[in-house]
Order: sequence, then structure tokens, then C-alpha cells
Amino acid sequence: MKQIIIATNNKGKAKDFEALLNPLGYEVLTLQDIEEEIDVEETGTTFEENAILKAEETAKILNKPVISDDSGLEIDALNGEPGIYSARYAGGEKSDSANIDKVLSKLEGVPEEQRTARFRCVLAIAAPGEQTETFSGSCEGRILNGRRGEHGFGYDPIFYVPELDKAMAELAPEQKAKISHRGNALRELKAAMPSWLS
Ligand SMILES: O=c1[nH]c(=O)c2ncn([C@@H]3O[C@H](COP(=O)(O)OP(=O)(O)OP(=O)(O)O)[C@@H](O)[C@H]3O)c2[nH]1
Ligand SMILES: [Mg+2]
Repeated sequence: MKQIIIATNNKGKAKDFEALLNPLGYEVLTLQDIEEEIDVEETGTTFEENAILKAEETAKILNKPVISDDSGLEIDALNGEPGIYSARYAGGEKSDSANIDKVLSKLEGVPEEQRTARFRCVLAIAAPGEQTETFSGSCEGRILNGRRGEHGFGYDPIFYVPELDKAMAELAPEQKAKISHRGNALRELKAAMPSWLS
């Protein structure tokens, strides 16, 4: 099986990428599978900048081609928060549960029609000696009043997908792959760089 390195330490993202890439015949390796500890500082101000930072630094250290993912949730009623700060929205150690609690409490009393939101994902491909390329995808939805479902990670239990009438965390990985920001970004990548994912 061909291997592909995803420059992430997030196990939830790794599962999403497996659902997307295993059917194409790729085994997914992440930074968790590599001996060296790589944790690139995300000093950018946009998803693009952070994705490029993570991909280029990791490709340089490993001297291999990699794909990175910078992603997050934008909530309209919170002026686009948590955005690029999604992973650590509640501060301190990364905690999906504390992040969800913070969103729910900030949106208390906000009616359904004003709870619109989207996930965004930017993928960067970097390889030694090659120009880095980026691809983006999004997924529109609404923030629920409470948690639903057991799949996924991050904010998936409070993200409602109207066209499926389900929370993202109620979708099996293969279903999420079909409609997610990550899936949409990967399909862009595949269309533009077919030799990378054939
Ligand atoms: O419910 C969710 N479903 C998703 O599909 C999803 N994609 C992103 N997110 C949120 O956005 C942060 C990314 O931040 P991020 O790109 O910096 O990644 P990260 O720090 O978790 O790992 P790494 O890839 O940087 O190592 C994540 O932690 C999550 O909070 C998601 N939440
Ligand atoms: Mg990160």
C-alpha cells in the first residue's frame, strides 16, 4: 500500500483522513507514527498561513512530501470565532469538551436561525524542492443547543448538517468524508494534482 504523511498530531483528523484516503489505496501516517516529536508553532493569522507553516516545516524535517491541515469553526453570531483559534478556544490544554462548553454558553439564548456556522479546512502540500500548494474546503451548518452523536472529534457533536438532518458526530467517518470541509478540500487537491493521489 502507498503511504502518505499527514503533518498533524490530531487523532480525530487522522481518522478523517483514513476514511478519505484508504479507499484510494493509501495508508495514512501522521506525526504520531513518527519517532521525532514535531509540533510546529502556528504563528500565522489565517488557515492558509498556518497550513503552509506546518507543511513546509514538517517536509523539511522529514525530507519527504507531506500534507498538512489547518482547520476550524467559524460562527457568524460570534463574528467568526473561534476560527484559527478553534483547537484552544477555551484556553489552556486543548480540550474538545471545554471548547464545546464555551461555544454553547456564548450562544445561550441565540435563536436557531442566527446560529449559522461553517467548518473550514485548508490543506497544504509541501515537498522538498517543490512549490507549496494549498487547497480549501468548507461545510455549512448550524450550532445545536446541546451535544448529539458519538463519532468525530472537536465540535462535531454540536454542528448540525441541515441537508442530512444530523449532527456531524452522528455521521460515520465515511459519511462525514462525503460532505466535510476536509473531504471537500481533499477533492480540490485531487482534482488539481491527480498525480499526487491516483
Ligand atoms: O468538530 C470538528 N470537526 C472537524 O472536522 C474539525 N476540523 C477542525 N476542527 C476544529 O478546529 C481545530 C483545528 O485546529 P488545528 O488545525 O490547529 O489542528 P490541531 O491543533 O487540532 O492539530 P494539528 O493538525 O495542528 O496538529 C480542531 O482542534 C477542532 O477544534 C474540527 N472540529
Ligand atoms: Mg494545531
